[in-house]
Amino acid sequence: MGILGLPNVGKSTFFNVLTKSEAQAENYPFCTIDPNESRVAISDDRFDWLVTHYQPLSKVPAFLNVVDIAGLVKGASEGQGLGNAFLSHVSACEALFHLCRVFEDADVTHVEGDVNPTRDLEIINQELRLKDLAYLESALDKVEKLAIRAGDKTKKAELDCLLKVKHLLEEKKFVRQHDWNDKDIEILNKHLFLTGKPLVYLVNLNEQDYIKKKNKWLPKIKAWIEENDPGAVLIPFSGAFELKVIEMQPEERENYIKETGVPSALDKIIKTGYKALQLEYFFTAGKDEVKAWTIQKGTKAPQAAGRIHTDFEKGFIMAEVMKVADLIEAGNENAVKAAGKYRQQGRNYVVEDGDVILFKFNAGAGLTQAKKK
Ligand SMILES: Nc1ncnc2c1ncn2[C@@H]1O[C@H](COP(=O)(O)OP(=O)(O)OP(=O)(O)O)[C@@H](O)[C@H]1O
Ligand SMILES: [Mg+2]
Repeated sequence: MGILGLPNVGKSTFFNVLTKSEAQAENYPFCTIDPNESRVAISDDRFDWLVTHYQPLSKVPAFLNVVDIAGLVKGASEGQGLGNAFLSHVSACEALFHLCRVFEDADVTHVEGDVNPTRDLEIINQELRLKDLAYLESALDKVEKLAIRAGDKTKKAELDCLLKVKHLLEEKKFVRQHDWNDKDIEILNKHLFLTGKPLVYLVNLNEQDYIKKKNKWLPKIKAWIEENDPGAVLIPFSGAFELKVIEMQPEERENYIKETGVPSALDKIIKTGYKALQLEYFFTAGKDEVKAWTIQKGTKAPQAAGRIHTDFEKGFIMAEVMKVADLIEAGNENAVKAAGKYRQQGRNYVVEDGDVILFKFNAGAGLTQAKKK
């Protein structure tokens, strides 16, 4: 997920607290991919339970990759600021955190002169929309040539779909707002519309307002989202609060959180981002390793097995599945089996979030194929 917003709204602060919280929580390898990209572990009580239960040699949770992007300014779609380079960074992300600034601080310059988050939301969204419209113009031109002039009938559906996109954007809507059918989605996936990406709004408050959960802008931002991006998720947080607690010793942090009665928002933000991407995970668990494997929602058992190894998918026989909740409730695998809740599933089984899976596969299939080659 990329972090999107105007300059000086707190994007890097947010990125840095995520990275620091990560570095503190667990020493997982490869967390910092480069100075602007981090892998953030997704905290999960069920994963922690598995680790305590199996005492594995290695433990690998699910991760969300987060990218800090330079601030976008008005006119970026026409090359202002970092302009097109910036927008290509946005384009490379699968989903976005759109961060807007509510905190006041005369020492932190606001590019637009004053704090006004709904105006800022408009600016950023307008740039994304303009960029999509510019892209659309050239895409439409190509498809139109093929569909109409060259008479390529297979391009008709694509042309119709792109015309629908044009209509949406001209109505000041976003590509993600339309209820697309599967065929359209397949077409849209070939194009990289910025306003088609899942997006979560983050509102950066000063510390006091975050603790009190009150600020005059909050209802206005909510109303803006309801009107312009209905159904989108908004999460208030405070870069200053997060920065303060991350620098405390664990005991001091616990006391401070108890005292203010407000927890860090990072956990919720990360989980919401993961969900926005339509991702979920299943577990493999044993003495060697407890690991969370990220899959797209709706993935079937053989393809889930393929996440572990291509041979698992090629030689897939079946999946032995128990629900992690059942395992936690029963206490151990044998008790789950005794309760009749350890199930054998075939290739049409759709894996669910929190499944603990043991794949059975035919190693020979992979080997014979390799030999034939
Ligand atoms: N909630 C907050 N309350 C007060 N100050 C904050 C808050 N969040 C961030 N700041 C301060 O705002 C300044 C700008 O933050 P930051 O560098 O994270 O912005 P940015 O969005 O990454 O900017 P750029 O687009 O230029 O990279 C920093 O001095 C930071 O400490
Ligand atoms: Mg920055």
